[in-house]
Amino acid sequence: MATSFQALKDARAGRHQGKAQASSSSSSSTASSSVVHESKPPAVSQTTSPTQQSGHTLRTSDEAQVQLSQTSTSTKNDTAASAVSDRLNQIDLGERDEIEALYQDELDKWDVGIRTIPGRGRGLMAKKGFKPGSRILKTIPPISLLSTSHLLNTCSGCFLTLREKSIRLAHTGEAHKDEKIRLSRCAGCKALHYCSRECQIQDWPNHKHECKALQRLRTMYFRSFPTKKEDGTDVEWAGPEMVRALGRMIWKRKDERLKNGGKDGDWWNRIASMESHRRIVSEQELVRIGQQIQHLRHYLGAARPLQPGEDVERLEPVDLADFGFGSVAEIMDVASAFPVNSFTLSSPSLSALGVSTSPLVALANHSCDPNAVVVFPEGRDMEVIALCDITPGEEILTSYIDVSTPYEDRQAELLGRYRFKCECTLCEKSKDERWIDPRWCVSHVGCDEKGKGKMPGSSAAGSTSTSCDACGKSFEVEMGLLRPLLQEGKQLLSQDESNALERSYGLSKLSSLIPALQAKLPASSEPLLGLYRLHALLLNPPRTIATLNLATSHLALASSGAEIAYPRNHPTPAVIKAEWGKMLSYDKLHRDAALEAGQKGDQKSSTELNKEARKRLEQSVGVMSDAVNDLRRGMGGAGGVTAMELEGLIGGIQAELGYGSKR
Ligand SMILES: C[S@@+](CC[C@H](N)C(=O)[O-])C[C@H]1O[C@@H](n2cnc3c(N)ncnc32)[C@H](O)[C@@H]1O
Repeated sequence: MATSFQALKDARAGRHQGKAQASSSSSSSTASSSVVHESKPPAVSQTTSPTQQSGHTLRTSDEAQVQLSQTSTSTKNDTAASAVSDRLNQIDLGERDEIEALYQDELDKWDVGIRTIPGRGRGLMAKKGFKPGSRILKTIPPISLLSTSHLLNTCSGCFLTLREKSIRLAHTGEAHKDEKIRLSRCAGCKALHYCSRECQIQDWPNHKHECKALQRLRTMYFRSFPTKKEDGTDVEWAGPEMVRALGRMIWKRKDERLKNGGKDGDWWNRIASMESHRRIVSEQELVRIGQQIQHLRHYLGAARPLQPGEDVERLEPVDLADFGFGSVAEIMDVASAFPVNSFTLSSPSLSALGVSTSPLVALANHSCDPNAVVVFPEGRDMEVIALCDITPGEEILTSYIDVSTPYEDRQAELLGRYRFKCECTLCEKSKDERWIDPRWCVSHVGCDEKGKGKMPGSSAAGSTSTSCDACGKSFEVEMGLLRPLLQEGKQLLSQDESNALERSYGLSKLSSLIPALQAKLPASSEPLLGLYRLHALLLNPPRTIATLNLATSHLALASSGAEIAYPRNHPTPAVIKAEWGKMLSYDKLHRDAALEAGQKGDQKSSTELNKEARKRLEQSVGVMSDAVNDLRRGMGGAGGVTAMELEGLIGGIQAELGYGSKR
């Protein structure tokens, strides 16, 4: 079955992992003619700077359906969790030992073990004690790639922007004085970019087949849409990251089998060992996975050389048997394991860049009150960092979701995507009727002790009574007024998360929404915490002293709210503190205004403005120094590229302020 270009589907990445598309088929078709060869990567050519990308997305085909009834199990969400838990309880010690053997070297190196935990399957266990900020594990994920929106401005080898790379090189002393690093694009696919030849060479074994597939997709795209400009600024045609990630995995499996006399090797066995919930997902979900696999088959087909007379605009899907798949169930397992076991590839400042898979790190189970965190402090390498004291024998628990969100939202996300009901300490506490969650609560306006009350339930209407946790008095919450504000705030945050928030629209909405919510919620509560930060980022760079002050105060509030809403030592509050410190260090507006006042002969205002600028700079040094310390705990080591950047800024400001040495 062939499909035209428009028949390929787009998808978005999730928070913890990609929830993108591939597709499947039980039907076989033409044999793959793709050949594995150890060719060299194509030259890279310097790129133009990225500009706004096309909003065009690739569409799916109705024909991309598969017969799945033989494998489907009708499952409702409420029974899904216990079904998973039953399955996980069946994982026996033999299976665990096999997995342990696959990772023996890494496990020994890092003093980490694998154990089976009732109701959770396998999990990672500390073999020695870890202190907050210490590295539990560091690994190069077998698969990491950027989402299309980052392909133009981030290196596909080290996953740093040019700015981040320069900061890192300057910090490590590797920067060459006269050598300016630049982002150059792969001359083959014209989609991926690299900041150095080393980054490109290192990525080439993973990119070589993909490069051919992307070249074909690119040709198809510009033929299908002749009005689109081929100026290198539109790479939407590269498609969803889950398809690209599965493509990389499957090509690598084929390469490994070719080298291994037709048998799978350890690389693939690790991928195949990831927990899949294929047997217990709903029929609807199975159909979705089936569509993804169908998409994937066409994508893999795009890497094959064109045969004489073959139409470049029609893709023939591959037969997955040529890649070692013996059954539909096997590819369905891999495709359904992917979203459960992959991570958001994040920048050193924790913004989502793409998707990353490490079957070893994926063995860690979840807690909303985790004792460890997964980060990419310097780009490519995935690190697991201890957030608190971990004792030998203790399970290493990371969080799969944003733990600053309310209980109901966390449970829904965990059940929907990961198929379990979380019973961690925070979730158990959240079930206690008397406990007031700072992530989802209302302020007791007028309370001298600044107390808070429980957020009324979703069915509450009109004026609802709640009691203050500080003074104990009851107070009324007008849900008719509050609910629409909460909904609007959540909607803006989700639009921002999916890159669908237009700046001027966001700014105009937030200018009235934030004051309205501020009067009713503390900074730690959803959605205000996220909105403070969003507003400050949209206001950046501030054009007036008033907007600078607003952005600074919002970041200060977001920073204090995040300290409450996130677990101790978590890197997110540290990153927000870094943003606050950097906003404080922005002294241009005050300096310009001081100069202008001086030129007009208003010496008093000029002196005041200069004094204010200095005060802000002094405060910024304090805030940024704190952020560096927090980053060292949340990101481990030196705190990653974000801490390196802050250290550079602190040094510069201290010199400007005339301080002798760094604090
Ligand atoms: C990334 S895997 C973690 C490793 C997995 N336990 C295994 O054996 O491969 C995620 C899956 O583990 C299980 N899991 C993780 N954390 C859990 C928890 N706190 N409670 C119950 N199940 C959990 C769920 O089935 C989830 O979909």
